Amino acid sequence: MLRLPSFHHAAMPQTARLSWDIFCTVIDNYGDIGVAWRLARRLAHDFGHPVRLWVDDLASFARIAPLLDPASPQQLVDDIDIRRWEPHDSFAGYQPARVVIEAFGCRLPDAVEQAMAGADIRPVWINLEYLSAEDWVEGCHGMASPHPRLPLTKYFFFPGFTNRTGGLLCEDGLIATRQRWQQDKLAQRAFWQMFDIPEKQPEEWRISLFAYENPAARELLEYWTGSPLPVHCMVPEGKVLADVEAVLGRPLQAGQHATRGALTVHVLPMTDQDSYDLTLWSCDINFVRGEDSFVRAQWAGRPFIWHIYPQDDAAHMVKLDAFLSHYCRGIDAETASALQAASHAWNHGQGMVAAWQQLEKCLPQWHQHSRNWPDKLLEQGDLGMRLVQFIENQLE
Ligand SMILES: Cc1cn([C@H]2C[C@H](O)[C@@H](COP(=O)(O)OP(=O)(O)O[C@H]3O[C@@H](C)[C@H](O)[C@@H](O)[C@H]3O)O2)c(=O)[nH]c1=O
Repeated sequence: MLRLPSFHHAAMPQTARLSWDIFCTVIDNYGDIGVAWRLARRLAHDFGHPVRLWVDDLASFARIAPLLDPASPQQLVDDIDIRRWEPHDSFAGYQPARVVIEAFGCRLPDAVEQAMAGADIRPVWINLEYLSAEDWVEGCHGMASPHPRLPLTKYFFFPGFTNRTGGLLCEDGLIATRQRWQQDKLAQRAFWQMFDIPEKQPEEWRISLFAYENPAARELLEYWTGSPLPVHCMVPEGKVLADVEAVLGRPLQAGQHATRGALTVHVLPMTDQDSYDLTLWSCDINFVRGEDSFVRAQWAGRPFIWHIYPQDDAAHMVKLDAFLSHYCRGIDAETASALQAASHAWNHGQGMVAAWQQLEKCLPQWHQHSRNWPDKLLEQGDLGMRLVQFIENQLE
């Protein structure tokens, strides 16, 4: 595991007025804990608020937070009080924080709900929902749901892409730090050296690939073996690796690389979130997945393709199109249609080569749009800011 010093905590902590309990269950993958951990750090570092994070699977959590000891039931990491949440915890003596967040509808233990209802000052109770760009989100964001039995109200807080949603998480000063990093060739070289990877050459494509299993990845990697420019593909160890190995013709593990034709694949170890950001910032194009890496690719200001978390009945394709219709506003028609075709091919698992060839022709426009996009999203503040404002409105 690698860890670089965290260097984008730009704001001074403010007087701690709110305290937070965040409850998170790890369903599969790293997205739920990835978002919960990021929210905890945003509230603690940029707002100076005390945060307790209750997590049921510390082993998965430790993959993205290497300083964490999975065997310890209570520990302070990065100024966050992390508690192991056992299914049968009695929560005897539990005193709720001023705000209690259940991440992604994870059900709170009955004892916690009882303690919230019985507290002298009842906490504000938030269900932080999954990210979607669909229109209905605006109507549901902020909705209140009274508890069927206890004197408690739960509020639904929806991340999103418009001013009438909860926005997207972004630390204070992140965009400026990223811009400085992208100008700093020495820092980038040192970063790649940590993985024994040569610095990026001007006449090279450097592409990160974080995805679920995907036959379209095989098509694209195969195509890149015949690319006129060398392609260096950075693959964090994980689900897509089997597709990568099939193209390279050999098993690969973290720290190894393999070349076929113009394509060189480097398999990266899982790093902490800050180092993964640096990977995104240092590549020309990023393939990302799920929820959190998808958001971070947007802050990277570089072109990206999203592998959305697959759902039954292709519900995810509706979400993909909802996002694309937001994202493609302000792009010329040719780039928009190439981006839509490539996103569909990637998520359907086929037709990627033809789609990619179209998209390659639009690279300058795609780049330009990626640079401008974060400003639009952050005009009304990020999710952390909107959440704190929302809570303060409930307290008035
Ligand atoms: C590759 C890499 C990722 N990460 C982090 C970034 C993110 O916080 C996290 C990955 O989360 P995501 O990008 O969201 O992809 P994911 O596929 O892991 O998570 C998904 O999990 C499902 C259960 C959810 O329903 C999905 O919505 C989605 O969140 O891992 C690192 O910290 N280091 C790394 O090296």
